[in-house]
Amino acid sequence: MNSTGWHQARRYARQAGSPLPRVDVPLAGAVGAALAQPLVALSPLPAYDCAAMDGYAVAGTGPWRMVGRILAGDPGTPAELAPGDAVEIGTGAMVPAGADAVLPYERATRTGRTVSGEIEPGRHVRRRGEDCPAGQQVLPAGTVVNPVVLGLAASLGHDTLTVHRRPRVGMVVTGAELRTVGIPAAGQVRDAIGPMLPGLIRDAGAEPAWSTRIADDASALVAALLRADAEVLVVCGATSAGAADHLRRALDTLGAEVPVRGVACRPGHPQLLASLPDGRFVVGLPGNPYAALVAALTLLFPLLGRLAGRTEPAALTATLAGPVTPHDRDTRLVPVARVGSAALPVGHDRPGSLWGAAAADALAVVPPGWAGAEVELLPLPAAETALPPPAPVSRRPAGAGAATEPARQSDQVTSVSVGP
Ligand SMILES: Nc1nc2c(c(=O)[nH]1)N[C@H]1C(S)=C(S)[C@@H](COP(=O)(O)OP(=O)(O)OC[C@H]3O[C@@H](n4cnc5c(N)ncnc54)[C@H](O)[C@@H]3O)O[C@H]1N2
Ligand code: MOO
Repeated sequence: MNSTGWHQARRYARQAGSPLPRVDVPLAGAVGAALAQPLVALSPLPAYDCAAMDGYAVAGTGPWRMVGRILAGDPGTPAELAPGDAVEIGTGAMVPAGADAVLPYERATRTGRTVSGEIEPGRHVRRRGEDCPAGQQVLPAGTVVNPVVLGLAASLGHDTLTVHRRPRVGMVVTGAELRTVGIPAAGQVRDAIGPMLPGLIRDAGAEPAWSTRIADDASALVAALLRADAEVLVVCGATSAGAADHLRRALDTLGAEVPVRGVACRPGHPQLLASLPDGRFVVGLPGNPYAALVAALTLLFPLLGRLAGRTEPAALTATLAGPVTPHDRDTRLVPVARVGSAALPVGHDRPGSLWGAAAADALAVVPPGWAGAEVELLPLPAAETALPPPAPVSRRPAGAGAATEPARQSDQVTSVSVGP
């Protein structure tokens, strides 16, 4: 088999495609997608001068005369304070013009309508735009939208985000011996890749679109590869040289280009990356489940990350703390648990077993002839990033007109009374 080096194979996969078109989606539907343009502040943060503490907004030198009370959410702009005036104020409420500082309750003495205490000018007042002025770019394009990015976008006034459309992935699971339920009989094997793939695909920033199972049949495989409703097709099994392994022949039949026809790594060397004449990509994952996981992290993740418009993640490194024997020609992928800056091999890493990887939180990349230096780590997906998105994602192209604007939510607060 004509193998490509592990790092080079990843570079091919990252450079094979371009980010998909941009779409505007409601905030909740954007989790996991990548920003297609920088996130810009639509309003300053804070949006107005406001109190940072509960207490009194005071003007001039004390003692001060109480002239009123302002709470967060009060309508209108409060009246300007004259020197010697104080208003009782709640955290987040608008500080009136003329106020020099907010004096917290615990530092104030109040006698009837008179307030006294020591102030520092400007203290406990958050000025309009002091965290971030309007128009400021706060995050670059390519940032993956996580729950914190959503919260930030909301606080900056966004109702929708412009993100790259997620790539759709079709999954073809091959093998006459595979069973999807129960304990397999002699000669049968429980499908372990089918259940693992959707979460991996979501974690990589893409959308599992459909899946199909076929026996080891060349024409069924060609037919599955002709399904057009996905940008990327993942084929599990059938990558090797056996009589039932039809993927390479099917790709030749379809006139595919195959820039990666095997990768110099263990496990996972029969994996491949191809592009069909209509521009769709095919990633072949070896049938052994741990080899399939390695191949997904090697070829599928960089390909999907690029199509999804994600910035390439910075390389993580660690010191391997444990015995690892390098391969003389190939890169080894070893499941590890991270403990501080060290990575501990967890074992159980035979090509057919997911036990080690399931107990690990990363795969260590051990180059051929490795002599104890730091190694690169590929993080394994966390459960939360592999979950389906919380709301359906709208596919409206950016700038498609007001008729399809998402419904504006009411900005009124409903009051709720609690207690007796
Ligand atoms: N002559 C050679 N034989 C093999 C080579 C080689 O280079 N020359 N490579 C070996 C390696 S390494 C691997 S990995 C496998 C890859 O084989 P395929 O991708 O063609 O997959 P299959 O032959 O269909 O299956 C291999 C193995 O995995 C089991 N399997 C398949 N699909 C699943 C699934 N969805 N869930 C769980 N287990 C699955 C299958 O039953 C086989 O046991 O080829 C070697 N041979
Ligand atoms: O990819 Mo195979 O060992 O390398 O299972």
